[in-house]
Amino acid sequence: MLPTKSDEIVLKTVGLTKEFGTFCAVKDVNLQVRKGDIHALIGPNGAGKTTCFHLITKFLSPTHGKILFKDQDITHKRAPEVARQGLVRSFQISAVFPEMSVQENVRIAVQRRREPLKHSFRSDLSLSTLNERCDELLEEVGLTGFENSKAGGLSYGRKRALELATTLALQPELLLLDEPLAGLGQEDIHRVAGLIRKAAIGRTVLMVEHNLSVVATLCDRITVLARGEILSEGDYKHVSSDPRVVEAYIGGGKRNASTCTESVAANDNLSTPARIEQEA
Ligand SMILES: Nc1ncnc2c1ncn2[C@@H]1O[C@H](COP(=O)(O)OP(=O)(O)OP(=O)(O)O)[C@@H](O)[C@H]1O
Repeated sequence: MLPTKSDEIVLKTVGLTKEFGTFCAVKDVNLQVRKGDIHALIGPNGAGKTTCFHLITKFLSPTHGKILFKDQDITHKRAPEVARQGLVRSFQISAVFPEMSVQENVRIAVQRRREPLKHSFRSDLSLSTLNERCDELLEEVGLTGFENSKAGGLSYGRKRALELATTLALQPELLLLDEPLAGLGQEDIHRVAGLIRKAAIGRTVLMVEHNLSVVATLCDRITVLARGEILSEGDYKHVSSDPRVVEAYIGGGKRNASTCTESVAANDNLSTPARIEQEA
């Protein structure tokens, strides 16, 4: 028998709202992310996904509303502080130093986690004590054998794997991924999706993703945003058969459930990549 999922909510937003001048990009969003789920935020162009993600990951401040992580109000905390509490956004530490080796990249991330404020320039000898943890992380993301390769010379898919390793080094409880499959070729998409599935074991993942066929197979729960508001929520079967979702994506009016599922699944990458400017 499959283990039943916990109903514990690890991340919650209450009335989350972001206005840019008179324009409301995210409006009264009440999101609940269950512990252990892979949860996707999807929606058509301009739906507010990236703004919502930037609010949760502290790259933007909300105009109204609250963000609760493990029941603690983190609305006004900064990204490094919430990262120490376990809410970690991939790529937030500028994960890949291209001139350094794969192992050096991961070692720096492990060291940051263990000793965030001191010993930034330790000798190679003492740093080598961290190698065991590095090896574990590299194995987890399938990069064993690439330890001495220059990070900048890796393929795009392997760079994503390396970025994931440096993020996992920070021991996230809630891992936040912003379009982790963007720009990848078909083969890498499946490889990186497999890595996300593996990384999600014992963790919670919240991701913004455009690739709906991967979302369909990877995610336990999906929140569909449209015009800054939650339009539909549930598993893929539920949201893809919701006529409002079909309408929002395709503008095609009412369709039956099977047509909707096919239409949505056939329209991977419906939106263009995010283009939000970060707040200072
Ligand atoms: N800094 C900003 N200033 C003004 N408007 C903004 C800003 N950032 C986003 N917006 C607007 O907010 C709305 C939501 O944008 P957002 O990028 O969050 O949507 P999205 O769902 O991620 O879209 P996409 O899939 O196209 O990336 C859009 O209309 C966008 O133009």
